[in-house]
Amino acid sequence: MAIAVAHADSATDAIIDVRSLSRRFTVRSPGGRLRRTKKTVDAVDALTFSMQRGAAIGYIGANGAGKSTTIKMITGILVPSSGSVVTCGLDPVRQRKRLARRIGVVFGQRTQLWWDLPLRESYRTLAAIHRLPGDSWVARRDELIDRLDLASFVDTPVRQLSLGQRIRGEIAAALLHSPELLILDEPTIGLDVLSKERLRVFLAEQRALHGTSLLLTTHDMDDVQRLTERLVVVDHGQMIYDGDLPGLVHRVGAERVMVLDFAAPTPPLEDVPGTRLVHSEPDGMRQRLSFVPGHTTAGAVLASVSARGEVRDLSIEEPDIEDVVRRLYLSTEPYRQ
Ligand SMILES: Nc1ncnc2c1ncn2[C@@H]1O[C@H](COP(=O)(O)OP(=O)(O)OP(=O)(O)O)[C@@H](O)[C@H]1O
Repeated sequence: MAIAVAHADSATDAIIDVRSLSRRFTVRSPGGRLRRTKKTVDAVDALTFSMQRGAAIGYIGANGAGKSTTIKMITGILVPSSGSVVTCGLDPVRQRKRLARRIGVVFGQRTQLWWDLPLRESYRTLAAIHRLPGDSWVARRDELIDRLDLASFVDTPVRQLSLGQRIRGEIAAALLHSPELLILDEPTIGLDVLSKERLRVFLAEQRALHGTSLLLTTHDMDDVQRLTERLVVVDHGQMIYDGDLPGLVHRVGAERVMVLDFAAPTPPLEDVPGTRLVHSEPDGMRQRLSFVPGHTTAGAVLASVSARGEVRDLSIEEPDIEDVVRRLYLSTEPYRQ
């Protein structure tokens, strides 16, 4: 059973405080009528983390890692099997209605809008549900229509909107009551590159303007890089990383690549300490060396290279984050039972 207590001390400034949170599902596996067996799945397994007010966290994990289940417990849709969760200082299950007025939630693949109503009507209804006084919310609605570029379809029934239009409409709906905390579950899924980019710009701007805390689950690492400063990575319901992106890159030992342009043909740089030659053009004018930050530094590599030829230009390619997260999963694999 969920233990709902207001956590003291460190939680004072926390907008989300999760302690030893677990959720177990019992699934009946199909078989013959007599052979049907029960299996338990620990969708979330003793998860502990705290999110400070105003922070932005990317909540990452493979399919089935437990992200949506966590969010459902944070928002009060699902009762924990054990442990506790406090969101905006409230017990999400027992105080779900109060909590709904303080958070905004968008599930990319589900809608909170009324299918047959235009967005404008949905917003009017939501303002009534949230009991936003008088016309106080109208300026906010108009700001959202403007910033999310909704004007051309705000009077069209939701069922006629494209996915990108609907998601923008959903995000406006989630922000209409100016929540302290915005929770987005895969908000950019299925959006084209331009729509994704616009949405990221909007979300970053809202955070800067209103100080909204942001919890984001996504498979899109560009979202994480652009919108969050902290990553919580889960695997099989357990936390496997909590920290920033450079820390994660360091932990998995991901490689960076130094691209060097020389002023004159240079022999292949095959023996620079702490590096591996990835590629050299036939004349050696451009060469690519990979190195692991932590084993050596860009400065040390450059010093060694400069002794062998005049470097005209250089750039460093950062590791691909998808690859970094994949490495993290592989590195934790042997420790799971
Ligand atoms: N209602 C349920 N009944 C039984 N099992 C469930 C239920 N909801 C989730 N699960 C199981 O719990 C585990 C975690 O699921 P969850 O949806 O939280 O993962 P996720 O990280 O959000 O995945 P995705 O990225 O695919 O959305 C999975 O093994 C899933 O099958």
